[in-house]
Amino acid sequence: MKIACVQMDIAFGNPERNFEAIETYIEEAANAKADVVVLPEMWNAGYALDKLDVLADKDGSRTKELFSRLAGAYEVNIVGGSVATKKRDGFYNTMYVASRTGEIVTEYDKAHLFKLMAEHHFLNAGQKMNIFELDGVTCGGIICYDLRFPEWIRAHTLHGAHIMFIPAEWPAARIDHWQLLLQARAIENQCFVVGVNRTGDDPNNKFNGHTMVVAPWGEVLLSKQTGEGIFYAELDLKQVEAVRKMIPVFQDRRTDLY
Ligand SMILES: NC(=O)CCC(=O)C(=O)O
Repeated sequence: MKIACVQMDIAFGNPERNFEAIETYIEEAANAKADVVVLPEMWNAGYALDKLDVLADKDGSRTKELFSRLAGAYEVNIVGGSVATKKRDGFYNTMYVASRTGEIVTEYDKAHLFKLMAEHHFLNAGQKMNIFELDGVTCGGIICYDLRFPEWIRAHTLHGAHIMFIPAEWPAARIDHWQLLLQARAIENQCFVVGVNRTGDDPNNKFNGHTMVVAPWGEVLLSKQTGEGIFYAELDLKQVEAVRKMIPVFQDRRTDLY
């Protein structure tokens, strides 16, 4: 499975520019024969949280329309990072995923809100997990700060996820945590982890990418890129079962103790 990771610089508070850029990125990744294109967190507006009333995508309709159209036209799966959405009861940080047929196969609201970036003042937290299928592979998707909660990723892998997608706006100041946590989650859950981070600056933070793809044995397939661009990785999905057979962590869990 060929994964295209879109490490973009997000135009702060400017959905028009970001929608245009995303369309170009998806077209480029599809032309490179990617099976899955993965986008970063909150790519429609960045963390312009005090302007959500104007900037958030109402019920995600613009985002869903774009993904359905492009996924269907290019026959490519899109793990749509996340966008700021406005729903009936407030604002959310929402991931949409479109399959190659153009169908929206899942919608997930970020479950753990990040207080250091004031999300709890502006957003509602999601209430459910996020499992979906792409090309017959069971996948999970969580968003940025969710990565710090090992139980959340474990819950997804217990539900069968062989690939965890984790879009982010993770600042450069804590990029060492990002790298270590992604690698640890892949090793402890014996799955592929695809973490796609943004690059560039916003008024409060500097971002330096380090989009990362980690294999179930902990091998880093992609990392260290700091600039804007699409970075590719090939996943050999047979590795998940091979590693789980070699060290049967899922069978050896002591569910009678914890
Ligand atoms: N956007 C986020 O959730 C950022 C999370 C983060 O920076 C962290 O250190 O955790």
